[in-house]
Amino acid sequence: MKVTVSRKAHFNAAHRLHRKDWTDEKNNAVFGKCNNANFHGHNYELTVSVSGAIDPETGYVIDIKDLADLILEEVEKPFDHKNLNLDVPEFFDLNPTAENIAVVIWNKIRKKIDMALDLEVILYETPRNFVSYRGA
Ligand SMILES: Nc1nc2c(c(=O)[nH]1)N=C([C@H](O)[C@H](O)COP(=O)(O)OP(=O)(O)OP(=O)(O)O)CN2
Ligand SMILES: [Zn+2]
Repeated sequence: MKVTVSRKAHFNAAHRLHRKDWTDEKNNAVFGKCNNANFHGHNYELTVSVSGAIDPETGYVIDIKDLADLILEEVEKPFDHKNLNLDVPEFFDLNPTAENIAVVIWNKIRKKIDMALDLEVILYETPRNFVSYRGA
């Protein structure tokens, strides 16, 4: 029996969709207003879900306090009120699309939780645009 435990989090960050190996013309043609050289921002809403068996002693799949602390350390502290392109090393050479941000977050959290647990990340970039990732 698998049960899913979820924790929501929030971070505010600036970004620019841009490839350093493309010309300005190509970046503008592909990414449009999201390629604005002066960046733009989003209020990202994150849901991290962990699925697995309930521990018969604690009644937990995972202690939500532990999950909250993990999200704080791995996502909120390094991403909140940052410029993803300029401040966050994972995006120095990786375009900070919602897809790539979700995969980066998944990889960071995956390393810190029991491999017996399944992990899913859902990231809202805007109230209408969101992506999800559950591993390859
Ligand atoms: N597949 C993706 N497409 C787009 C991404 C992305 O991460 N993955 N990102 C963007 C831009 O970051 C852009 O800032 C998104 O904002 P916008 O197009 O303004 O989206 P809104 O929901 O605010 O606007 P609508 O009113 O819904 O058009 C673009 N594409
Ligand atoms: Zn954007």
